Amino acid sequence: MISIKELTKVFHTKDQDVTAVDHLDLNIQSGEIYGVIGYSGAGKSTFIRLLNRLEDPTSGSVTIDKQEITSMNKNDLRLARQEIGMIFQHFNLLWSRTVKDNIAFPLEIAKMPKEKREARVKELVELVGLKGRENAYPSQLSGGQKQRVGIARALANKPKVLLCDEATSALDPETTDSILDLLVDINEKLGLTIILITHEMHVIRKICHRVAVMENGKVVEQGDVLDVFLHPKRPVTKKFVDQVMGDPDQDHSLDLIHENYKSGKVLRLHFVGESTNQALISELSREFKIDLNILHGKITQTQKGAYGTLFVHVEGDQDEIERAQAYIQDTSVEVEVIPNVQ
Ligand SMILES: Nc1ncnc2c1ncn2[C@@H]1O[C@H](COP(=O)(O)OP(=O)(O)OP(=O)(O)O)[C@@H](O)[C@H]1O
Repeated sequence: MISIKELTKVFHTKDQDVTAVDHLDLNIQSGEIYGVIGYSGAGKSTFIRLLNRLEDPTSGSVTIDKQEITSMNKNDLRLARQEIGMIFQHFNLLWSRTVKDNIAFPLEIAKMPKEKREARVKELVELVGLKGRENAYPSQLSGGQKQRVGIARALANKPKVLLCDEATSALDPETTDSILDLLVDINEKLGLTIILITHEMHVIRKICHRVAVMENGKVVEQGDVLDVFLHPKRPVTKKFVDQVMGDPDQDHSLDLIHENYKSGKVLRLHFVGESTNQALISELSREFKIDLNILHGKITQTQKGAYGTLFVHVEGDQDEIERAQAYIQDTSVEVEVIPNVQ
């Protein structure tokens, strides 16, 4: 649905030329939540602003729904932008307008008649969970509520694409989660394609289907979120995965496990995606004459299922333990015996 080819943006400053986006290629499918992650200066903001031409590219093309955005004249661009909503880190609300008048603003620009406008605003207020706050001013709202206004305003003209520029970076973790839940809700209800940029892997883990990692203006790695979590290739990607899966206590825990468990076996179970929904642990204890003890672990949820590692201690007959191990091997859970336990 969105095709980005050889997209490049060079800023010419007094002292030097800065290539913020460098021959970037990307294809984004209709209805997906696509995340672009990178550290500060990687070129994310420039990239997202090129998609709706808040920034003009130096070269390359952006095509959304068969329309080439990069070659449009001003008038066509104005119409095309009605199909591309955008939300911002600092909300960009009109402070002298109430919630409902902020949401109505793009409808006024699109010259929607007053009655229709009011009905549409009502719908949007309900969609983003702001009922009862219609007449408040932005200064009377919490950060999360302000972003809800931003989302309602961005959706006013029923866009096909929503661009999110660090939309949760100014919010506390709990509010971030509620806004991310709202974005998933909107994606599912409206089939809206969402592209978001962020420096937080938590955001990618929680709501994205696919992810691209940006460094020095280029996409250095991309794929399904679970695949990238499972097999991060670049050092920069590994660092991002560690942001959510890093387990600083693991080494200490393993030392204690080695000291404390001299009999039986300690297994490391690696869960990826759907498989985690199987009740593996209870199946094992039901099917085999073994005792299972959960020692340490970290499991997290992604849009494509759960992901994580669990250390378990297994006590029982050697044969029975081996049969249980073979049983696990037949599922998609990866199993590894932790050495040094007799
Ligand atoms: N208007 C501009 N003029 C000159 N250089 C710019 C301009 N905008 C961005 N840059 C430079 O382009 C590079 C990429 O910046 P960009 O803001 O796109 O990165 P980012 O990944 O979004 O980082 P951040 O999260 O800090 O905004 C940086 O080196 C930045 O200094």
